Amino acid sequence: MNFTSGAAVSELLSLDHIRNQLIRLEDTIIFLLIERAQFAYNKKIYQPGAFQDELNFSGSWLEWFLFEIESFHAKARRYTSPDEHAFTPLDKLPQPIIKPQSLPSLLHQPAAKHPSVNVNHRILDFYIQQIVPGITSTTRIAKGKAVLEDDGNYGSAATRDVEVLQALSRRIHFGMFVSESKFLEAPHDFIPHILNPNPEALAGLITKPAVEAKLLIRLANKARVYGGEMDADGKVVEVADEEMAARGKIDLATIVSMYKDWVIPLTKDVEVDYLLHRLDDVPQSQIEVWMKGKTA
Ligand SMILES: C=C(O[C@@H]1C=C(C(=O)O)C=C[C@H]1O)C(=O)O
Repeated sequence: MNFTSGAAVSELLSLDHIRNQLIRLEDTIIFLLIERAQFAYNKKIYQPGAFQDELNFSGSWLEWFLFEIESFHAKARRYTSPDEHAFTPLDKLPQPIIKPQSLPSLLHQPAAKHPSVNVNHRILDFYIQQIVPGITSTTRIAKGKAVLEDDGNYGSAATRDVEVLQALSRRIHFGMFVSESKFLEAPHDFIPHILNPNPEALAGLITKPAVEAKLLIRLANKARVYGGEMDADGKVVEVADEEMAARGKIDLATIVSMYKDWVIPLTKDVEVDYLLHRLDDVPQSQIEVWMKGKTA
């Protein structure tokens, strides 16, 4: 997110505006998961070396897809933007073939670019270990028989995986904008726990249980509606949640637990890690101004 939208910084960094973008990303992620769920688990594409002979690449089929796609995006300067994070280590990607955009970022660059803020390796792990098996699970019994474990659609499945991973990465790293917004709203609350690093105290300041609770209810309702079926006449086909999973469109439990157990906790880790580096390269004079602004 940068100044191209022309909106004022105060609007772009308002918590409501940022939260609305997070809500919008729920739709994107649910629909992309529905697309991935149309293919079998295809476990082989996540196994490092399973295509060693064909690819001459030591990683997995999916990691090869990520490398090739992110190499193209890197040439188009995608990763010069502080809010874009690659899954492939940057030193393995080509340099941009056009100059980085000269637009000022809404984020504090030293914090946004700090390696600890990039959690893509953790996103890839939970996605492969927990999410893909969940949404393509053989417990979805379609017409009385276990669904296929491997349908050979390795290219389609990996293409969908990359789309989901990039959407999850964008959503989770949006935590940087949330933190910048919360920090600028009350810098004096955060500064003592940054100068004397206290991740637990920072986590307590950024955590909003009511927002999280509403999100999980909204997410289940969205997944139920988006994963629903209509007959040829456009009439909604009412099915129980369990039946929906069996029909193979999407598994509601997996989507809700993904946010509860992974997306929200990782977003908060990004928020805290960003805050821990929010004062990097900030002059002492500015810190004093922020602390003076403290309400009596
Ligand atoms: C994103 C925010 O920060 C935290 C993370 C949330 C999430 O990942 O959905 C929701 C509320 C907060 O606990 C926020 O305050 O909106």
